[in-house]
Amino acid sequence: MGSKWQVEKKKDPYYKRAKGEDYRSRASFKLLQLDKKYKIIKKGSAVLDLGATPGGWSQIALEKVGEEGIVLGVDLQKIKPFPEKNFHFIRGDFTKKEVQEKMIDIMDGKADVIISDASPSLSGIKDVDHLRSIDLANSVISIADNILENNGNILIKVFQGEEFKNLIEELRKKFKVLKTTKPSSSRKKSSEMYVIGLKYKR
Ligand SMILES: C[S@@+](CC[C@H](N)C(=O)[O-])C[C@H]1O[C@@H](n2cnc3c(N)ncnc32)[C@H](O)[C@@H]1O
Repeated sequence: MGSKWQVEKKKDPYYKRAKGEDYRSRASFKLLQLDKKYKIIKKGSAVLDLGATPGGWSQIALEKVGEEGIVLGVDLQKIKPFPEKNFHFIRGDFTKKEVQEKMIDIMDGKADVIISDASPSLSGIKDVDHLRSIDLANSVISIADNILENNGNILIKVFQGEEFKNLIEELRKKFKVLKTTKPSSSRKKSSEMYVIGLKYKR
């Protein structure tokens, strides 16, 4: 008999589908659902995937951008290599300046899309985890301010809490269109929300 989490995981339809359809994680379906609705990633785009491991979002991004685009994944943990030559990976902390410099170098200073499914290390205390998630989101925004192209798009996962509203207000000033949503593939009991900014105003 496995743990409660393992039992739940086996019953989860998205976990089963991810295995059956050869996706690296059930998170792939979240990006598929969000991209279908908001058209975040276009063919030929340069995509920066922050918090990329095990690679479910990068896998979808690679499908969307095709051979003319590039995808750069960044994560603290290593990732199983992709066969695609237009996939790059940095193992490191994207909040750190030296990692950001490497990102700029690989992306030639510009990204059309930034996606971040980064989760902080969880303390189990809701408010603390929320604030850690907000800190990560603020780092993503400052990276966007450096390299996101005019009219570029952003997708950030954030754990809800007191500071969520301020984050949204900040983003609303920077993007022509701002949406918050929770795709059906996101577990109901999770406090995660997805923030989509379309058409960055550089
Ligand atoms: C939920 S997982 C991402 C799943 C991924 N989107 C997928 O589809 O496979 C969150 C990831 O964020 C990474 N992460 C959290 N903080 C980070 C940081 N400061 N720099 C780089 N990666 C970070 C974690 O190591 C973890 O692998």
